[in-house]
Amino acid sequence: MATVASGGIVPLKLHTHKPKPPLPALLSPFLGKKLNLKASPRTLVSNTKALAVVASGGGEFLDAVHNLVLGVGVGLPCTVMECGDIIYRSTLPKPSGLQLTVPGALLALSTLSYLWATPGVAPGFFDMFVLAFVERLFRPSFRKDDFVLGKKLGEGAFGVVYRVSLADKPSPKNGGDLVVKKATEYGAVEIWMNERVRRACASSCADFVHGFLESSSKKGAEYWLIWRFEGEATLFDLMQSKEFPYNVETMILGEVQNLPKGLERENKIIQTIMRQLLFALDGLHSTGIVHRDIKPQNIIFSEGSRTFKIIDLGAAADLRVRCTRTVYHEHTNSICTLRSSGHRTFSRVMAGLRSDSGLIQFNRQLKRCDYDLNAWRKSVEARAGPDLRKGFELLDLDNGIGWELLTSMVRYKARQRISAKAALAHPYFDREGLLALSFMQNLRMQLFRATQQDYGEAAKWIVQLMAKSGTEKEGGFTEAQLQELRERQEPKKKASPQRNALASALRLQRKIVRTLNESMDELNRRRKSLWWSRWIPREE
Ligand SMILES: Nc1ncnc2c1ncn2[C@@H]1O[C@H](COP(=O)(O)OP(=O)(O)OP(=O)(O)O)[C@@H](O)[C@H]1O
Repeated sequence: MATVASGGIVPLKLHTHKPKPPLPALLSPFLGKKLNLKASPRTLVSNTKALAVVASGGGEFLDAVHNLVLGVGVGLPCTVMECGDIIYRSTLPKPSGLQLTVPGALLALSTLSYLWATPGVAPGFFDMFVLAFVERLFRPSFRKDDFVLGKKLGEGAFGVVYRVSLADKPSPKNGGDLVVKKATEYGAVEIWMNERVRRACASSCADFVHGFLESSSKKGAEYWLIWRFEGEATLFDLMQSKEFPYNVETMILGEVQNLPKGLERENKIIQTIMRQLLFALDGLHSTGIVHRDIKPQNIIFSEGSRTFKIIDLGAAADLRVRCTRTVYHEHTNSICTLRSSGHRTFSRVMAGLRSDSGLIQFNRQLKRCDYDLNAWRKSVEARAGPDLRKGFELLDLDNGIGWELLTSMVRYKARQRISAKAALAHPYFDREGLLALSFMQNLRMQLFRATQQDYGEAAKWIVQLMAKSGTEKEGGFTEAQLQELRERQEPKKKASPQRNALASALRLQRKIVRTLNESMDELNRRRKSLWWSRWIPREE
């Protein structure tokens, strides 16, 4: 702020709001009091200014009054506050700066941990507004005319997939063949997911090259998605062979193992497939993407990296930005992540479950057993055919370590199901061949078991333990006393007409809320699809 004083212009004032010098310092020239020369340099400056005002004559009296008014705090903010000037800036008292307080630090920490916790809101923003933008600038883009369509590889509900080659001679930079999916309106979401994966965990999925919207007058709008051609076979194709899993052995392990054909060798191959699949899934989950359609048909063997990779992100959901192709219920979301990969493990081990009908039957039986895999096993084991028996034998190797991992993956409640990361750390993957578990591995397994129990199960386990040790002589609880305790804690619920009416009212309320939510989602979908399409490049 510039102020005009007599005879010249006072230097520009900076808006570094500092409180005015105390009132006595301003009054002192008029009251004839001794000036406080030991005051801070800033006060000294103000005093000098005030003295200059007096010296310049009575005509300046008005200015002095003006200063007085400002001194008591009446005036516009920038006038009332002490604004330092460029010349005397160094003489200003040091700014007080930020003060760190314990509640402030806690608040900042919890905000940061919220922003960085999975699915990662803050990294998501950075990815969306910085990385995605920069990537678009530098990555090669393609147009429809750049490709020569080849063999049709597949056709799903949302698109047709072709093997293609580039119209221009492929340069070493372009690599070999590509794969194109011509997709419907939902292709926009699939492009989004593939780009996210390429930036966050490229090795988990097929190598995505480019995606764009192609609007032809004949067919209308079509999304084109391009990947590198990873290989000829999906896991599903490989599983159809009678030779499975031996037909995969050299593909993933590089050589035939020095072991006779049998459970031990098969187990090792299946373990490797599972490890690769969980690794890819963990990559996706860590970046906040849930695939929601993991099945052998969507796992391709990459000949280049000799690993299994995930394809078809058309049904995936991005938890960071709540992006998804279809409206799924939360419940569906939660059960089809690891439970589905658990199912796949199962079908890999159990030949009888590899067909669709086998899997459908298994799902029905499991539902009847309230999604309890142990109960299911009890119900079918006695009359199991040779395939199922072989599967159980395989999972029972090494004290049932495979079965244990499987049961922790196939659980109805999400909170009881282990994550892909935890599954990878399971001792099932952490041993050489079929050697007995080391002391440390045993310890880890105990820890794993303890942490996998949910509180209900843990309480049951403790109660049982107490019952075993409880005798009149030894102390503790006897089984009878514990039964009494249980009954006291869980009074039998009587079904009365009022209770039934209340339950029905609650059910109806939940149904109305659900229907409303679904309708809102449906209404929002169109708006959302417009939002997504803004991110997709259009063919010029
Ligand atoms: N990157 C790739 N490399 C080699 N083959 C691929 C690749 N991507 C897809 N394929 C082949 O194309 C087939 C179909 O692919 P995908 O599952 O993505 O499409 P879809 O099932 O038709 O899609 P949607 O279910 O979304 O309609 C696969 O089974 C696989 O054989």
